Amino acid sequence: MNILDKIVADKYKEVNLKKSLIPIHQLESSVLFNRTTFSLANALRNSQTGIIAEHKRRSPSKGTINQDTNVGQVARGYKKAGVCGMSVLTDIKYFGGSLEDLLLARACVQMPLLRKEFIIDEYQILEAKAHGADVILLIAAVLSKEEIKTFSELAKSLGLDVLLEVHNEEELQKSIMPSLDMLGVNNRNLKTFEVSLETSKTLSKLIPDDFVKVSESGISSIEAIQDLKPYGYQGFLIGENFMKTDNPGKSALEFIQKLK
Ligand SMILES: O=C(O)c1ccccc1NCC(=O)[C@H](O)[C@H](O)COP(=O)(O)O
Repeated sequence: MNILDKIVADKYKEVNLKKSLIPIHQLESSVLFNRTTFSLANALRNSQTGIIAEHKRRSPSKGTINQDTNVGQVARGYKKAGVCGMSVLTDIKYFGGSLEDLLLARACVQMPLLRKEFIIDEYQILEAKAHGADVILLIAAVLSKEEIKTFSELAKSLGLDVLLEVHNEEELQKSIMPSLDMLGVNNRNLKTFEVSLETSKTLSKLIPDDFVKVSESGISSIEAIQDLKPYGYQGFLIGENFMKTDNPGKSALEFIQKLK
């Protein structure tokens, strides 16, 4: 069983419990459910830098990264730095995140917010909208083609952007469909935790131009971004590199200034 299998097994239990505690009509009647959303895909298309900055307290590969964060401060810092959007991890057990983090970020900034979660049920998409997300992540490794279609179509009907994440060619081939906005290539091998930007480079030519290409994980230098741009990447998801510092917003600002 790899780490993704473990996370997903726990996620089924968590979602079933939540469904029994908070009914769908409650999510749908929340104030945040009925609002206009921000498009991350459009922000990336119109950006020269393409940074999506993540709020990440800990991870299976790195352990604790930054346990003392104030998500509101981080969100404001990222916004001030000029990022295109913010990714907020909402998984508690493996990443130390929560839906409250998403709510707090939403209360503090007007910019695209990605709910970074292991989505295995439509319920989590409604939950994302009700807690302030503008974008959802779908991970091809844990979903069938039919699930990707149903989930992405539901998200689009709610005005949410969809970022579909792949790790290899097989996942990519089964996933390409019009209800996606962005295709993300994760550079982290979830069996070994090794990170290689070669994954993004290799898969880039298989991604049709209709989708915004996003490179995810293990990006920590300006050179990495300059290296990836010629392959058509317009989005760069960065977590640890900013979150390991005392001031993630300042760190993102310095990074973006160097990119310009
Ligand atoms: O980060 C992990 O260890 C991890 C393990 C298992 C599943 C997902 C994982 N990370 C989620 C992400 O996609 C990253 O947080 C994101 O791409 C940012 O990566 P990084 O810049 O390397 O922190």
